[in-house]
Amino acid sequence: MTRDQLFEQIKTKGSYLCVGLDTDIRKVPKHLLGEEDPVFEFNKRIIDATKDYAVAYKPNTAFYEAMGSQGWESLRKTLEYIPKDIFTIADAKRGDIGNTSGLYARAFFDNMDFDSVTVAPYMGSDSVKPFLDFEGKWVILLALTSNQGSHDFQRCELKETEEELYERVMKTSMEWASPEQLMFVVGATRADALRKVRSVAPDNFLLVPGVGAQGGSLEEVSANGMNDKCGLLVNSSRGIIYASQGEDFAEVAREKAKELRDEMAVYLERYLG
Ligand SMILES: O=c1ccn([C@@H]2O[C@H](COP(=O)(O)O)[C@@H](O)[C@H]2O)c(=O)[nH]1
Repeated sequence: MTRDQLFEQIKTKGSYLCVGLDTDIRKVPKHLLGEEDPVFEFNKRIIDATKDYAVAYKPNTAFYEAMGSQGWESLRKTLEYIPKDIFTIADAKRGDIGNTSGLYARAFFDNMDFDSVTVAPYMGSDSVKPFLDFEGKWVILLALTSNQGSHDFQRCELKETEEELYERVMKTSMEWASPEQLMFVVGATRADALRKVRSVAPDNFLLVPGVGAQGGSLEEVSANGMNDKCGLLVNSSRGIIYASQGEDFAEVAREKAKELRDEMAVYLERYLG
């Protein structure tokens, strides 16, 4: 999917919501546990319930990898079930020496057909570039993450330029790929830094996790992070998929997704007109 196609989806749905499919078998409602593949059954119902309001789905692969080969199978079936006009993100946070990264890329782009994968920048250019060799596929590079530990390295100031490390990551990686192929992860809990992020990367889409369970503010993220093509995919996982753990989980997930979409529609109108 191209940047323009993504923006078209956002305008059509009045939404920049990414639903996180962080499906933990221990949290799947009891009435689904007798199904052959409870994780897929859960995801299927969540997708059916939220697809009118979501422009992206983001399974975090940890939740599937923890279940071994059955988990990978659930992930594959989930990916195939997501409607083709909805952007898909493998939140896998990969990155290794070049030949190994190439195989990670094949795993998510060839073996499975994800639109994008999250990549950790720590190992530098040769660890990221193999993911960029796949035409029509996106790299979503970790820039300023939502967790407390982001202060340990990402916010360290570099002596010679006085920029923070995450800014250097963004600026350097922008030499490797255009905004047609490169997005950045910026946590919703870092809304104070979003204006700086936008000044560094005015055109790149940002994947913003941390709204909902982590307490980030959608209003602040939207005010500080939107560009003229929206430029935001705001993720909520637990706040939607586990809003109820009863038999009504899908209905309640739909309500939560709709609430976020309705708020997003207001910001789209306010900032893009
Ligand atoms: O900085 C980051 C990068 C990734 N994540 C991931 O996003 C979701 C957030 O889930 P919630 O339940 O909405 O908190 C999860 O998969 C994280 O691993 C992040 O939170 N922050």
